[in-house]
Amino acid sequence: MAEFLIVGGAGYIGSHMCKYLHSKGHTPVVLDNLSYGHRQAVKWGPFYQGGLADKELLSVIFGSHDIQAVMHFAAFCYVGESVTDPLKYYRNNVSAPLDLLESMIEHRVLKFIFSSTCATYGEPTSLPIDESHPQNPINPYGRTKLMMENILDDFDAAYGLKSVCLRYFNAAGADPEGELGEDHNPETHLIPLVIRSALDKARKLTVFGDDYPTKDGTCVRDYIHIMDLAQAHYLAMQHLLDGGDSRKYNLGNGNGHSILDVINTVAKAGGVKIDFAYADRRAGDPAALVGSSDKAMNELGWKPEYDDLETIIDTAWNWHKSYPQGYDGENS
Ligand SMILES: NC(=O)c1ccc[n+]([C@@H]2O[C@H](COP(=O)([O-])OP(=O)(O)OC[C@H]3O[C@@H](n4cnc5c(N)ncnc54)[C@H](O)[C@@H]3O)[C@@H](O)[C@H]2O)c1
Ligand SMILES: O=c1ccn([C@@H]2O[C@H](COP(=O)(O)OP(=O)(O)O[C@H]3O[C@H](CO)[C@@H](O)[C@H](O)[C@H]3O)[C@@H](O)[C@H]2O)c(=O)[nH]1
Repeated sequence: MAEFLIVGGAGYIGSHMCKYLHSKGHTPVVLDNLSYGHRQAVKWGPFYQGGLADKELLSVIFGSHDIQAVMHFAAFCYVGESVTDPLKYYRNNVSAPLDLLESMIEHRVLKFIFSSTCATYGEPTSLPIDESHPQNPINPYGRTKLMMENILDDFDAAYGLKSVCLRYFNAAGADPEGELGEDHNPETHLIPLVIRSALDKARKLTVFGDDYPTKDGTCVRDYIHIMDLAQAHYLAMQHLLDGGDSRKYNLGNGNGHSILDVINTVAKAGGVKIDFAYADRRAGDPAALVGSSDKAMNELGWKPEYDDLETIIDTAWNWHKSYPQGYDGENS
């Protein structure tokens, strides 16, 4: 039984991580300012409402809990907004975490798991993308994540802060027990939007672009189940707790699915017909992103369990059916 600080633990991925840690007998201590998260999603340990740069609050947390490692999920994540308001992104995703890292160093908590992204690779030059692929992000969001990866390299060299950077592909699905799900507000992610339009015909679905060089003209993505992400974080943390060195890993399934594949799979899961309209391409969308995660499998022993699109979508469908308006009934 150990305590871990989960920054951003009221959010989509962080809340599932907390449930996973609790199932392994550990205590997730959550710090979240609820700028996007949900109080209802924090159920498995103490909750501190506050910002990740609040050093006074961090001192209270590190002083009153025996924190073994920190998992950092808190960031702003809207790619489009990062282009129109980069200041907001550099401040929250790069500047604020410096205070968190400083506080960790002061309290000698030197193990850190970081939510990075395949958006750090930018437009891929080859598929599947492995960790040696050049990192040339094409938007400020991706650049903030790459900056953090570089900062973590420097902090390891200078302060001995060990980290694992996990570059997720498209996080998807929900807690198979139906307690937790994806509830971003505004929601921009494909799978929840397709499901919501299937549940409520008034919610129109738009497919951005039908002229990509893919099998059906729509964008291809690699969807990875949220509980498989949680398993990988757990293994990465054990690697650090065992005295392991800093690492960087992709987390994806290695399968590319087009937007039409997603729509057809949701239609099958719900036994419904889904209407949609095509619109222009969304700025900044690469045609296809598919990852190789062999490194995480070989080095961490990671084994995704929910790796087919049907299972991923079934779990998401179940949660949205129970919470069609989100956790607090406000997501329309
Ligand atoms: N969802 C994806 O497909 C995906 C893919 C790759 C990487 N990521 C990364 O994973 C992480 C989690 O993503 P998510 O989808 O769960 O997002 P989310 O918005 O659901 O969760 C982020 C949480 O962090 C909190 N937060 C934000 N800024 C904060 C601050 N300054 N202080 C305290 N709390 C703060 C929010 O309130 C929210 O609860 C992010 O870092 C994101 O960039 C997500
Ligand atoms: O209403 C919609 C929403 C999305 N899409 C398309 O669906 C695909 C997937 O989009 P989305 O679910 O928004 O995911 P991504 O843009 O691929 O980005 C996600 O996955 C990245 C890693 O791939 C993370 O870094 C980001 O944080 C996360 O938002 C893209 O082609 C979108 O243009 C639509 O056609 N219609």
